[in-house]
Amino acid sequence: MKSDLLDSIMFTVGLLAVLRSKSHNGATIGVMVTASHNPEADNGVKLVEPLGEMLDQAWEEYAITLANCETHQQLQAALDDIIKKCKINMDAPANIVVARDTRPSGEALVASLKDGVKALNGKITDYGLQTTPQLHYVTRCINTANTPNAYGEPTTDGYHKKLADAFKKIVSGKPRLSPLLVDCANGIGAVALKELCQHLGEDLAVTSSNTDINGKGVLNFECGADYVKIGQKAPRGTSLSPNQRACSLDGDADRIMVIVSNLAGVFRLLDGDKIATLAAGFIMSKIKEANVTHADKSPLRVGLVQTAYANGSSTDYVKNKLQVPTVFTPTGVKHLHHEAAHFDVGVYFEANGHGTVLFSDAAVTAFKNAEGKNEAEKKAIETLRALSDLINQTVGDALSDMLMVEAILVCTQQSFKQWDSAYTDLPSRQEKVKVASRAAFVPIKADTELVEPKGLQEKINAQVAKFKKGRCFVRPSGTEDVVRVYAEAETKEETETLTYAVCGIVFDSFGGVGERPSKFKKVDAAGNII
Ligand SMILES: CC(=O)N[C@H]1[C@@H](OP(=O)(O)O)O[C@H](CO)[C@@H](O)[C@@H]1O
Repeated sequence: MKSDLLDSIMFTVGLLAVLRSKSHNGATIGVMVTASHNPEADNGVKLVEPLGEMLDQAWEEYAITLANCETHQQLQAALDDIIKKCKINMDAPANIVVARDTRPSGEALVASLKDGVKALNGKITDYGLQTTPQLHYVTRCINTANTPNAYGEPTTDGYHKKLADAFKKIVSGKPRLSPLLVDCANGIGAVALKELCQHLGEDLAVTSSNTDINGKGVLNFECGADYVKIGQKAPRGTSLSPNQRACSLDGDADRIMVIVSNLAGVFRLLDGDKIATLAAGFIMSKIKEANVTHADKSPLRVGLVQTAYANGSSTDYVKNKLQVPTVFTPTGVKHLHHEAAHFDVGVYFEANGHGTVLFSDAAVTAFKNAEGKNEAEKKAIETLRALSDLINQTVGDALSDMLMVEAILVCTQQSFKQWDSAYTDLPSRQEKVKVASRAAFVPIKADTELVEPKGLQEKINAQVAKFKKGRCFVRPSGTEDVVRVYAEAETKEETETLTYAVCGIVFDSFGGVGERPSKFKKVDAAGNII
C-alpha cells in the first residue's frame, strides 16, 4: 500500500468501486472526489450507484473496513471477504467514472483512485471538474442509455440542456423576476453556473459572486451555504439591496443551497425547510389543477421527509396547512432519500438545504399519460412533466434546486416575503459538546431520543418540560467527534437557556472533555439551573 494515508484510501476506493461495478455486472459506478487536506473543508469521496443514488449502506461499511486495513495481507483478506459475501464474479467487466471539484488535492487523489481501479483491471473514464450532482446525473445517464428510462445525455452539456429546457417550459409566458444573485462559494458551482446560464439565456438573469475557483484558501471562506446558514449572515462580496433575491451554493454544489434575502433591510434566510414546504405546496397544487391520478383513479401520494433538525413550525405547517404526510428519518440525506422514494412525489430536504424531490415511475407515467380536459389542466400537466426533468432525481443539487425555486416563484408570482410568511420559524439553536466517547450516545426514534447513556433522556425531558413549545434532542454526530445538542422554544432566550442547560448536563455528567465552555449552564441533581 502507498504510504500517504489519503492516497492509500483513494487507492482502496478504486478497488471498492471496481468490486461494486462487477457486482452489478459491469454497470458504471461513479466516484466523486471532493477530498481536501484542509480540515475545515468538506472532506469526502462519494461513490455513486448505477442509478445515481448514494452508495448502499452495506457497501459503505465495506469501504470503512478497507480503509482501516493497515497491511497488504489485511487488505487482501478484506477484499476476498467482500468478493465471497457478495458472490462477485471477478470475470465481469468493471466501469468507473470519476470527477472532482476544484479543491487543490483533487488531481492527486484522482490519480491514486485510477491506480486502484487499474490494479483490478477496471476501466475508468475521467470527467474532470464537475459538481457532485453532475457526476450523479452522468452515472445514471450512462446506465440508463438505450432503455425506456433513459435519463439524458451523459455529458456536462446534456445536464445543462436538460435543466434549462425544463426551466424554460415551466416559466414560458410568465413575467420574469429581477436578477438573482448567486454566491458560488469560490467552488465548482461557479463553473457550472456559468455554463448553465449560457443555456438559460434570457430566461433567467443571474449575477454571481465568489467565483474565484483558483484562489488559495478561498473555497467556502466567508461565503457558501454553510457559512451563511451557521453565521446567519450574508456571504462576503455579496451586497444585498433591499428585497434582493440571492442564494448560496456550497463548495461542490450538492448538499446545500440556501436562499438569502434582505427583506426590507432585515436579513432573512430561507433554508431547506422553507424550500421543502414551497416545493411540496406547489407540486400539490399542480397535481390538483392537472387533475392527474394513477390509471386506477387512485390519487398520487405526496409526502415530505424531514429530520429532527427541521424547525417545528415547518412540520406544523406541512401537517396542518398543507396536509401533506410527514415522515422523519435519522440525520443524513441517504436516509431521507430512501424514505422519499416510497411516495409518488417524495419531497426531502435537510434544514441545511440539501435535498430534492423524487417522482416515482408511476407518477412520471401518470404525467405522461394525462391529457387534460381544458387549457388549465393541460398547462399544469406540462408543468409537472417539466418539473420531473428539472429536479435532479439522483441527489440534492444546488443548481437544480435553485431553478426549481425560481420556477415556482415565477409561476406563482410570489414574493420572497409571501413565501417567507407561510410560517414563522421557532427560535432554534444547535451546539456541539466534546465527549470522551460519542459511541456511548445511542439515539432512537429518528434521532429524537437517546436510550444510552442511561438517565440522560429523563434529564433532557425534565428541562424541556419547563418551556412552552420546548423541544430538545441530543445525538452523536456521524461526521465529527462530538455530540450535537439541538433545542427550540417559544423565545430566543428560552431556547438558549434550554440548549445550554442540556449542554451543561451532557458535559458535566455524561463524559464532557476539554475546556468547559462558560456558556454551558450548571444544573443540580433536582434539575434546577443554578
Ligand atoms: C446537524 C447537521 O447539519 N448535520 C449534518 C452533518 O451530519 P452529523 O451526523 O450531524 O455530523 O453532516 C451530514 C453530512 O454532510 C449532513 O447530512 C447533516 O445534515
